Amino acid sequence: MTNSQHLLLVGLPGAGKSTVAQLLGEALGMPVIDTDQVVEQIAGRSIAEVFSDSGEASFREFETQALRQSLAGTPAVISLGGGVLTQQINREILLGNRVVYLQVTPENAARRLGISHGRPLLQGSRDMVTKLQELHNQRHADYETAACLRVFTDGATAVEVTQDILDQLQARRNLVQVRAERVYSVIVGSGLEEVIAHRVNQLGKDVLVVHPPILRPRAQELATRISERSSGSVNLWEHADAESGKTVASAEAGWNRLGELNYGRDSVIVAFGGGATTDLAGFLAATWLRGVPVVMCPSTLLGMVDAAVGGKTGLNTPAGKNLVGSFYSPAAVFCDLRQLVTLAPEQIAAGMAEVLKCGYIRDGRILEKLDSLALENVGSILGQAGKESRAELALRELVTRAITVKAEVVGADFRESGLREILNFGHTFAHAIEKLEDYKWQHGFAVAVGMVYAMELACTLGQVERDVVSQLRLRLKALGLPTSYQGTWPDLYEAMLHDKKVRGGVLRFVMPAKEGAIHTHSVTDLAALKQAAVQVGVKLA
Ligand SMILES: NC(=O)c1ccc[n+]([C@@H]2O[C@H](COP(=O)([O-])OP(=O)(O)OC[C@H]3O[C@@H](n4cnc5c(N)ncnc54)[C@H](O)[C@@H]3O)[C@@H](O)[C@H]2O)c1
Ligand SMILES: O=C(O)C(=O)C[C@@H](O)[C@H](O)[C@H](O)COP(=O)(O)O
Repeated sequence: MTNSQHLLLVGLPGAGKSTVAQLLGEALGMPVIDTDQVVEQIAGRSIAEVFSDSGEASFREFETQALRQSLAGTPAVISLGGGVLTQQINREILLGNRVVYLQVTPENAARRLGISHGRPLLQGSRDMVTKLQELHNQRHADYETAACLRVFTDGATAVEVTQDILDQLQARRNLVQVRAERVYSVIVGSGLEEVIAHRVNQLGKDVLVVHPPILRPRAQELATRISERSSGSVNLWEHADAESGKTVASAEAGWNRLGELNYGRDSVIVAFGGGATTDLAGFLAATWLRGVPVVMCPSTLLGMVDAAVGGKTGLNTPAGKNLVGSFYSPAAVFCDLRQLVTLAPEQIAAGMAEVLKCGYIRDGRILEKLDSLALENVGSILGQAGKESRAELALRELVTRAITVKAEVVGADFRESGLREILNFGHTFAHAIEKLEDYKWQHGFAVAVGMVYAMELACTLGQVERDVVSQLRLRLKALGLPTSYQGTWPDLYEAMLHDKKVRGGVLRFVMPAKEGAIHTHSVTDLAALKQAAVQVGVKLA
């Protein structure tokens, strides 16, 4: 249990304490306190004014008061002022607490602080590096003595430092940050209800938990945990299951429920379900009052590694898949691996299709890991009490890697003006299958066949060797995924013409180019399109 005690961060100015504290608070579901801010609340004026009016001694008295006050509250992540350990009384107060030392070289601290630092002890110093070196010489030993964990922050991002601390705490939790139109965190772990409740109540007063029928009992549990911390009302709203929930009629029912509850812009929508739920709930959040926060709590593997992460929301229409929707960033995403225990093997396989996709488009390590990780029954991997099993760690790392691929691509091209199309590998053909099968196919199964089609097309066009296609087929079969579809070409071709990547009536496919990089290609060679279709079992007439 990593959030039952305070977690205190010490280090030089510029070590990144404030930023890392915020990320740790999100990952652990803990409030965040900055003692400098508490000093200003107690003193009733800024730290600079305390120094100029009453001098450093007075500031240090206020700082000890702020430390005591912070430690007297509920367990929190507490970012301490750089000089807190210069006082013996503070060193004594901190004894027995979890103190983390964020170590930084003066050169990097100075670079991070830049010109606008606003820290009195650094004001007016001709050479900030020299001043920081002096502070380091004065304080390093005290930091070392007080700390139970130490992290070197030079050259590391705040997310990497945070992950290092989570790993050292054995929190069994991963943090991925998506830096798109908005910046938000994706937390991967097991048993995240409290962390979710904490974050939801930071975001708003009234809460609507959107879920599919099968998750009703768990949705009620989650709503109860949220309401225990909430000042407003917490309600459930159940949508029709799976793809039958991704309709305009379903969205209208959601809007009507929000209207009945008179939910305002201080409300939050929680999406608790698979990708169909996160797509629908994301769309409700994007459109209700022109936008309220949405917290994604995906309950399927596919939802975790893909649907909940990138801000695409969507509904199906009679014309095709996801033809109505918006790009709308969630406020936070929580992937609780324990939710996967009740997934059927074919649902795990469906999620693995999108994981495999990430391996092909960007992170080959995923392919290596998938080849070695037997996932015959996630249930046997997850939910074991006590120490995390090697298999559970492997699954958490695999999920995190796939999410990282999506986070990097989404961060680079949130509105899919170019790069982001690579996340659509396999989807042109997949969405056609889903439509022709009246949305009864598992999305991940359709994507599996769609990836084979795209790879066969690349092979027919001379862009990849045959063995690349064969290896993809073998990987998909090993995951229990289909590699063929017995449809008819005219229907498939017509359905693919509705794909959102079509430009000027020309089909475009994400597939490897001769040089190996995967990107979107316009394909007008009808013979090649048909040949590839035959290769995946399609009848031409
Ligand atoms: N927005 C995006 O970027 C994005 C990305 C990928 C997929 N998607 C969309 O996501 C959908 C596919 O998502 P999915 O595969 O999660 O399907 P889904 O949401 O339909 O869930 C599949 C089935 O599993 C059930 N279920 C959910 N959680 C469960 C659990 N923990 N245990 C047992 N059963 C559970 C659901 O009720 C449903 O019957 C498609 O509509 C696809 O278009 C969106
Ligand atoms: O996030 C993206 O971008 C993707 O393409 C992810 C896909 O895996 C996902 O199925 C998405 O919903 C498809 O997007 P669409 O724009 O083709 O509907």
